[in-house]
Amino acid sequence: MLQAIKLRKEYGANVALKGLDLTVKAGEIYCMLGANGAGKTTTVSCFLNFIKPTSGQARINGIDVQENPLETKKYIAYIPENVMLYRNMTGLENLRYFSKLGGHDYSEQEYRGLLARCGLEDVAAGRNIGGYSKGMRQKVGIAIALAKQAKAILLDEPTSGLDPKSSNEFSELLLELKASDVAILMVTHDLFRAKETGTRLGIMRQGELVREMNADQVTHTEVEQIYLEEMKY
Ligand SMILES: Nc1ncnc2c1ncn2[C@@H]1O[C@H](COP(=O)(O)OP(=O)(O)OP(=O)(O)O)[C@@H](O)[C@H]1O
Repeated sequence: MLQAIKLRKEYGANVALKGLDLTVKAGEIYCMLGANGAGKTTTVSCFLNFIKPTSGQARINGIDVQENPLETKKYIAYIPENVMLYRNMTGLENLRYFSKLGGHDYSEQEYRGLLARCGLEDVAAGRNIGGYSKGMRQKVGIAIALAKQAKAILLDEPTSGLDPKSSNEFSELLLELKASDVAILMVTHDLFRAKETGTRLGIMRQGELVREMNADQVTHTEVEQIYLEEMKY
């Protein structure tokens, strides 16, 4: 479970987060929407311990990230817009390397199985990352999260720049993770995908969560209308 409690981040006079309260339960895909500069990446960065909040807490599985950064790192996986992998290593080698780094090791067959589960063709798994498309790198990123047996996954605009088919495949993968009781927080500008894949949607504006809704209780058109309505202020 991911939990932000009165999370606040100030950059001098600029307040990026104004006391955010947010909960993402296991088996939930929470899609965080909002204009540029609304505080979405700041939120994710607090959970990852990339930045220190001015006040408040970011908790993973009930544990404070600031107080126990090493412990909380064990439970989370992070998928940024561009998954960083070693270009001169194959997909399989990257997966093995990052899994071991996270304290897990598997047989070659199991690694191949994980990549296949994430939709990466076996022949591609043996090729260097340097020749991979963005979508293929995202698949390896998810495989790394699976191998780590992450309890929570943070994603920052993971589908930006993916073609519609790859984006759809990526959403299918997230739904699979959701089914295995992972708590997922995804920052996205893609309202359509958010409604398709998310269980809950939250709209951020100027450091505040101004609206939350259950994805199954709104239509695509309503999501867009509500979003645009909130952006007027
Ligand atoms: N290192 C920094 N120093 C100063 N201000 C910062 C820093 N990082 C972020 N900010 C400010 O904090 C606010 C929130 O930024 P953040 O990156 O969280 O927004 P975002 O919602 O993720 O936007 P985007 O959709 O563009 O990624 C912005 O006003 C931004 O300028």
